Amino acid sequence: MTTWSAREFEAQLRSVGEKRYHHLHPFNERMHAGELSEEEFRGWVRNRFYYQVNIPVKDAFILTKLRREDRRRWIQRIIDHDGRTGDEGGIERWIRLGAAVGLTREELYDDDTVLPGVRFAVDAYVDFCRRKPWLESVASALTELFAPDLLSRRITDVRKHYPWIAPEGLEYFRARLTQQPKDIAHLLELVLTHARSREQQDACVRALEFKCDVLWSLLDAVQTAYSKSS
Ligand SMILES: O=C(O)c1cc(C(=O)O)c2c(n1)C(=O)C(=O)c1cc(C(=O)O)[nH]c1-2
Repeated sequence: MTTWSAREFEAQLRSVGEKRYHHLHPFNERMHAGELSEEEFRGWVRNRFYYQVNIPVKDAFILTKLRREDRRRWIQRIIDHDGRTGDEGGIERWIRLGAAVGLTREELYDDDTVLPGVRFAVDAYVDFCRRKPWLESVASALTELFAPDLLSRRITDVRKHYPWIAPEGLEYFRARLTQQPKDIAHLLELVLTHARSREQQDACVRALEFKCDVLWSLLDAVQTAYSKSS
């Protein structure tokens, strides 16, 4: 097996997203077409909250494996979600999305209402980042390469089709659009420069496929539980 050039490797990674990222999931397609009921939308916001609160947890596991220069950059991801004095952070912004769809903070934090499939998928992601070598745990975040297009469309289409959701509720997604470019640049720099053998490159592709499966399974669980006609 020959090692891919950086350009070829990046093309391979991008082709995983084109085929397997959750923008293709029927639940997302229905969200963008304006077909979700209020109950389905609320179910998605509630269950995605479990993913949101676990992102800084998996990033903390990754942090323990990085060299100091990279830790200094990676730590910003935790701050982006947890916040600190003067910046409420992404989890609080997601709680405001919850309020905009009619969910209280207590309801979002109520562990009993996380769907089993969502818990299983998110816990698997956290465990992957705890167990795997740093390169693979970092590579599993590469789904972020495909997120900006989806987030831009989500902001436009949710405003268009779901007027009952107050626009302030979408601030989480707007903030991600400004935070994500630095995450993506760091991710690509780490993965493209450190996966030097074809075995390492293949392991990164598999990590990205695994992460696509996590996001896909989350939506499968939400769709099954809340969509009456699915
Ligand atoms: O709403 C989405 O479609 C979406 C997808 C992803 C992703 O692709 O993993 C992330 C996010 N949002 C997000 O908001 C976020 O903070 C985030 C962090 C990560 C990660 O794996 O480190 N993915 C994502």
